[in-house]
Amino acid sequence: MDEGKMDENEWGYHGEGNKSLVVAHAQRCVVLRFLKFPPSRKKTSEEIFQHLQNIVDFSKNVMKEFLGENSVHCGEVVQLPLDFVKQLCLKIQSERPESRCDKDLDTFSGYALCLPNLARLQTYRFAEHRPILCVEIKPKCGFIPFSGDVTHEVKRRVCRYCMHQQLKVATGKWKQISKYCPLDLYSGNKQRMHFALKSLLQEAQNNLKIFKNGELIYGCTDARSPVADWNELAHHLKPFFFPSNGLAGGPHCTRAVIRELVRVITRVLLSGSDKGWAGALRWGPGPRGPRVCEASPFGRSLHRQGKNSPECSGLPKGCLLYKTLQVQMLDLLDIEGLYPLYRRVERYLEEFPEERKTLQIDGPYDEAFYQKLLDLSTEDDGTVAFALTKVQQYRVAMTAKDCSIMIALSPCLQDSSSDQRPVVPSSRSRFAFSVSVLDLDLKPYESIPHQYKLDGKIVNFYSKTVHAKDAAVMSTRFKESEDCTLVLHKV
Ligand SMILES: O=P(O)(O)O[C@@H]1[C@@H](OP(=O)(O)O)[C@H](OP(=O)(O)O)[C@H](O)[C@H](OP(=O)(O)O)[C@H]1OP(=O)(O)O
Ligand SMILES: Nc1ncnc2c1ncn2[C@@H]1O[C@H](COP(=O)(O)OP(=O)(O)OP(=O)(O)O)[C@@H](O)[C@H]1O
Repeated sequence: MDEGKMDENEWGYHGEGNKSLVVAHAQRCVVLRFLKFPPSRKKTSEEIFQHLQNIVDFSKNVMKEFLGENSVHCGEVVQLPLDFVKQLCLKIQSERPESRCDKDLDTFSGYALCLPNLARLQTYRFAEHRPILCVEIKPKCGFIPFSGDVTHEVKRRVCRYCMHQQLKVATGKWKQISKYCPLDLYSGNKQRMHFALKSLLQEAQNNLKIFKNGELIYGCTDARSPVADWNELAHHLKPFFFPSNGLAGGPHCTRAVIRELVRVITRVLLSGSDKGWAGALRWGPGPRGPRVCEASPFGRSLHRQGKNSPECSGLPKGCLLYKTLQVQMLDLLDIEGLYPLYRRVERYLEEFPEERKTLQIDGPYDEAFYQKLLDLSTEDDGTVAFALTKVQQYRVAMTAKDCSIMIALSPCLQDSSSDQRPVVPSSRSRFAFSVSVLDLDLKPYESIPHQYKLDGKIVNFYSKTVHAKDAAVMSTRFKESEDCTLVLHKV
């Protein structure tokens, strides 16, 4: 990229999250990722450069090691002309969802990250003329905490995502409770994975997006987004999955197309891209949480059938979901066990503030930082070193709980035998695919107290809501039995 000759007309709005905004180049397979900040919070250019450089270093030295060479794209920090950034910011403003406009794109520093556009097949630098379908999934936390420090009993039965749903709907973030449960997606069991993916397609929230040729065709930006339309989605997808047959439209066609999509995505998610992956994290035989969440409709139906520990095929070790889950499980103690350790580090830093640098709280995220993450012991010897290791592991785990997986699919040409990329078959076609991870920004040390409070809030709200629902069911039953008594009296 020639940073000297930048033209805002060659770039278009692509998407954004809570902390960054992404624009894509119209022809080339690259994106620019800018940081966003609340209007009042100004950072210096030097701070922004360092923040971005930390993101690159963390991806390179930590996440690439954990998740594999092929799935992590570190990108590079680029310096852009301020005029270009300002014009770009004006150009894209009208396309931004209202709910994201509480933060402004950084137009002050001129720094951004330049990354491959993962909504296109990443092996190609220039846009191909082949159609490309890309599915982005934010799977969230795939396990139930197994830490002995957990005090809320409900946390041992219901996963955080499912509990959080109640709070999100009550606060108006989303309109309805999703049937998606991360434990189903991470189960490795095809039936459960199909259920999880269909649930995401029904209620995408911020966990699913679909792009066609780099354009968003499915997914919602906030609770005000229009209702998902499967017929429209099927219309977009039909040429990919049923290229040459005249499958008529209508509900039958829609179902067939969605079924194919779900099957292909499941296959890709179960494929192991890095062969012979040994895994940097060597877990002992210690306890692991339950494999089914009680709030998942799938889990509930297993429960009704008396199958409390379902037959679990498990995830293949080389696949990206498996590796992501391993990194998530670096949250060994749960926030309840971690918070006192964070307080220990805090007390130490209050006494020796100059030590913050030596402890690598704000980087550098180098090889030494990575090596310390591999210590999985949970025996607290009372030291600051132990507390710090657990704190850093927790931050990495939280990052893996919030990252997204991008699956890019491109139909294989008839003569594509020389193609080096992995291929996934569907019933009427074949796709070359790539799987990548994005949003691997290490969660800040400062967010730990927030996590602690939020955890309590989610659990209390869930317990209260479920308790209220149970009470309502009980009272209905009581009324029914009263009615019944009346009937009996009458007789
Ligand atoms: O806490 P959670 O589970 O709600 O996750 C937050 C996400 O909400 P979600 O649950 O996916 O709707 C949230 O996503 P949205 O902005 O709601 O789309 C962010 O990803 C946030 O991360 P950060 O503070 O921007 O680094 C995420 O915060 P972290 O907890 O990962 O820091
Ligand atoms: N390299 C990339 N290629 C294609 N699209 C991307 C890329 N990076 C990000 N995106 C798109 O931009 C969106 C926002 O990016 P990202 O998730 O990194 O934002 P964020 O603000 O850090 O997220 P969060 O809300 O989780 O903090 C993504 O959901 C994805 O659709």
